[in-house]
This record gives sequence, C-alpha cells and structure tokens, in this order.
Amino acid sequence: MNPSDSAAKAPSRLVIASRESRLAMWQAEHVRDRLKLLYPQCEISILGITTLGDQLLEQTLSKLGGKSLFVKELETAMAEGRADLAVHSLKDMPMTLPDGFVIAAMLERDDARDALISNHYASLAELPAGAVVGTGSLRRQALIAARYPQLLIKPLRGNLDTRLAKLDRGEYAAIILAAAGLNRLGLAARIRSFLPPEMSLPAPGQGTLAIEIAQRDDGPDLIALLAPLHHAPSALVSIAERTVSRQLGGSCQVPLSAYATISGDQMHLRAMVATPDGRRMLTAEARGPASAPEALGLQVADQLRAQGAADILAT
Ligand SMILES: NCc1[nH]cc(CCC(=O)O)c1CC(=O)O
Repeated sequence: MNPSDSAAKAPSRLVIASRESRLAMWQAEHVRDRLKLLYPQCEISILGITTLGDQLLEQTLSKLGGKSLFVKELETAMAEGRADLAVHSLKDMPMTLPDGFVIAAMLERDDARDALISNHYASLAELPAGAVVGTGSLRRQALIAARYPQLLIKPLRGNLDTRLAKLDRGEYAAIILAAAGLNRLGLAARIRSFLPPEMSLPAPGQGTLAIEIAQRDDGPDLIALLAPLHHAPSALVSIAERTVSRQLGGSCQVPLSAYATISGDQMHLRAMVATPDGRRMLTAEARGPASAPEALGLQVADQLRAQGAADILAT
C-alpha cells in the first residue's frame, strides 16, 4: 500500500493514549512515527496518562490486583473521546478486555526472551551461592528458584531505569528483564546473556506491542487504518499464548509462561505453571496448525489442568 492510498481513510487528527514511563512513551512514539509515514496528512499526538498502576509501581504488582491497573485510565480516555487509540506492551494487558474495547492490531514481535543484567556476572550459572537476583515477576522467580535453588531472589519493582539504577547501586548481583524493553530503550548493551526459552519460558505476549481501540460505529475505521501495522504471525502466537492464560485464569498472581513459535504452517506452543517457590512446576506443549491458535491454547491449558494446574493456581 502506498501512502496516498491509505491517506484517503485517515482522519485529520489522531490522539494516542500512553502511560508516561520512558518505555511506554517509546512505544507510543514508535506507533506514531509508523502512522505518520503511512498518513502524512494526519496530525498525530500523544496523550500521556499516569495510571494507578504507575502510582503504585514500587509495590508488588502481584499484591495489587493485576494488569487492569495499567490500562483502565487509558480506556477511560478513549471512552471519553480524549484519545483514539492506546499502545500497550501486550504482556501488560488483561486476558479479557472490558466490553467495548478491542485489540485493533498487534505489531511484529521483538525478542521474547528474558535477559540477565549484571555488572559482575555473565550468566545465572556463574552466580555464587547466596547471590541476590532481582525480579518483580513471579514467573521469573519460580523458574530461577527451580533451576538455581542456591540463589536468593528479591523483589524488584519500578520502571526500567529505576530497576537498572537499583542494580547499579549494588542492591542485586544481577537482575532479570525482558530483552524487548531494553532493546527499545537503546539499552541492549547492558544485556550480559539471554535466558533460553527452555530455561525461562517467556510470559504470554512478551515482546509484542498491541494497539487497543474503543469499538464505535461512528468515526474512522481504525482497524483498517491500523492494518498495515498488524503482523499476522505475531498475532497468531499471541492468541495461542493468551488463550492458555485466560483458560487458567492467569494473572500476575501466578507464575505462568506461554510461548509459541511458528515454523511454516505449524505452531509450537509451550506453557508452564508453577508455585512461586518453584517446587511444583507443570509443563505442557503441543503442535498444530498455525491457523487455529485458540484450539492449540485450549489443548495446552487442558493438559496443564489434567496434571493438576488448578491446585497450583489456588495456592
Ligand atoms: N512488566 C513490565 C514490562 N512490560 C513489558 C516489558 C518489556 C517489553 C515487552 O515485553 O514487550 C516490561 C519490562 C520487563 O518485563 O522487563
């Protein structure tokens, strides 16, 4: 599609709602810049919004009631007509959106892996017994505890710059962060090693950006407008991963991984649920047609349930 074809559908202005962290702003600016190239006549601005989740960021997310804390104010802005779309890390979005909101596009996935950041050690295996590893994620906590029980895991909260500053002050021997966020902020040089998916199976949607809109009958056809940004393979794997989490009632309160890849017309989906201490860990995987991601997600969720996932999720 060339710019003049798409320009016909574009409104004269669009407002993108975004959280105000540096990562969120980078993501909103990225979408703005891509839309500007497609629709040069359209005036696109970013509305920064501090969410309740951001205000409470120093507290443990798993105790706060989860992901909707980071999206609600952006949805209110869209419902009130103050914004047309919102850009999110898909990983931070609830598995079920409130009535009236939909994901209009998912962008091509960045690196989905977790990464180790440290000023002294190049990998988890190098860390001495008793070394303190920082992570805010129950998933990462459980995976590290299961594989490296000699390490001490301490909570780590705050936005990316805050987390790196805490590492640099010496509060941790190493911290674990998503490679994608570091790549986006130009901080890839801080990555000492990548945790392979076999060891640290990623969170549903990790590394993928999603654009959310309010469904309405009037106004421009935003789904058509955003279609050039949509990356179908990334959307298919995300749907499979999010289906597992939705089926198991996944939230930030439980350590849960789901990670899918596509090769040819086949999808491979792996998933994990664990207790936060990593002592009980269930894994499941399945392969199937990439065109039926929900079926694959249901199948893997059923396998986990058959192994007793409900007990783990209830603890
Ligand atoms: N929970 C915060 C969050 N949400 C999205 C990312 C990284 C970017 C992504 O996964 O798309 C991060 C930081 C992290 O987990 O290190």
